[in-house]
Amino acid sequence: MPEERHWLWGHGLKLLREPQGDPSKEWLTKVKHDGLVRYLTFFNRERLIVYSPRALSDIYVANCYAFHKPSFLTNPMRVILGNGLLVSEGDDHKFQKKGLLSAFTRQRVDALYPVFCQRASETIQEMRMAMKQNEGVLDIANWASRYALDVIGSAGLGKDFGAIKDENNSLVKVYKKVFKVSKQQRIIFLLNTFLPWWLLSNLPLSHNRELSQASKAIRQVCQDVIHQRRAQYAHEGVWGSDLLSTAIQSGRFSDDNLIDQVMTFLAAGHETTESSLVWAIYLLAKHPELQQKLRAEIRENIPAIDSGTEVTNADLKRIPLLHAVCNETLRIFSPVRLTMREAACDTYLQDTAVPCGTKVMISSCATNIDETLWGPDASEFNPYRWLRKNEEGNWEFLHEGGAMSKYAMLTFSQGHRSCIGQRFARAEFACLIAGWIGRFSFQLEDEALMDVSKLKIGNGITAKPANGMRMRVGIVL
Ligand code: HEM
Repeated sequence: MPEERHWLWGHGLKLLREPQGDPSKEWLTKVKHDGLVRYLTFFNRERLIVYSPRALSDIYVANCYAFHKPSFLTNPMRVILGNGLLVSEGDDHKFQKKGLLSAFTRQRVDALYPVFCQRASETIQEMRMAMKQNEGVLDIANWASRYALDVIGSAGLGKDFGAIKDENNSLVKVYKKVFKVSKQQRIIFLLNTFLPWWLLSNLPLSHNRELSQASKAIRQVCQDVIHQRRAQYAHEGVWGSDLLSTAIQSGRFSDDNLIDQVMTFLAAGHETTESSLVWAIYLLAKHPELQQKLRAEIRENIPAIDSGTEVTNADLKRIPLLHAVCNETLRIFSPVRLTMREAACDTYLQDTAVPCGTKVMISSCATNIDETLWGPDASEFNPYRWLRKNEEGNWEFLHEGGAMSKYAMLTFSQGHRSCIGQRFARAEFACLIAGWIGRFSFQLEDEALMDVSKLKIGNGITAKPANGMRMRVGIVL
């Protein structure tokens, strides 16, 4: 157990005061452990952190359904994510996942590349116009967010939300509000571990009012989208290639269930992708030679994404460095830093008995940089760990990045509850990075932020810079 602790609050204050995930990174190296670390939260309630591949495989695979997502997390999430796959448990989860998996197969996602590229092209064109008004300085986080929302709208739901073209779009505003973590929200979240959610969510607070309005607005958008898809099918007799059309065709979901799944896709697939895009550009701005090298490889292998020529998954595969940069970004800056589980019965983790009700933390931001799994340079940004030269002297992509175990990379989680949108997210990520780096050069507006410790990272569900990411953007002809 970590030594420094308060007699009543345990390690609770440390966890509350420090940036999310930082204590778990510190304890990984400073506390002597065999893969499990005990720590104490407020009122000395005992919890566990799981670090070793063996314990992770217990929790993700062997014993997956013995660990639930704790209600203090899922209750607030339900307001914005609906009652969809992400918060379902047990047989209900198995049933829902089976119905949705067919929407995310390689074939389905490959068919969506024209949509990803079209949205990337639109983003680039709009940014070129915005650059004229802003002397070439743009907030990349703003553009990444608008791209991610329109991608999930068009490729996910067959609906163009128009966020790239109009930043005052009402859905953009709703999500901006929802994802911004206010002081009130943090206090409610903390109290939520002691008090019942029905009580906290009904307190007459501005946060509760805003959340409830946002939830209604999002639910209405999702309901409208489903009606539009059904009406289009009735009119044209063919379903679209989007995720929602595939989920409707599975026949497993009532309209109400579908609304919940659509809410989940929108929220789960939007801010996470935004965060990855922002960090990739940050890292490439910090490493200008790599940025140039990647640009050269992109330009040598594919037409400009904003030229209107279609680019496929097979085309992007010819640029292993692109995938290496994307993977290394996802490793170093995992958008979802922490996840939690709660033992639903008396169970075990690597032969250690775990009593029912024990809460367990999984820290992707710690495990992803664990030296025992990745080697001594684990904390460094090194895309080349994902590459190997083949006999012809060409770079080949290495799927596990040279790590000791597949449980070394937890960005999309692992096992039965891993991210269903992983393939989709990687594809939209690679398309916009290929488009951006092929067309623009990026340099931090404030060079002091090269030192990552000077960047304030928000304490929301995903890890992204709290104040956006302002870059000097140049056009590369
Ligand atoms: C870079 C982008 C993304 C990251 C880093 C990410 C990360 C994750 C993680 C860590 C989980 C597991 C959460 C937990 O165990 O509590 C998860 C689950 C999930 N994600 Fe993603 N995600 C991304 C993009 C997407 C996209 C684009 C979609 C949908 C189109 C999506 C939909 C989901 C769903 C539905 C689940 C629940 C899966 C289940 O419980 O079986 N995600 N994601």
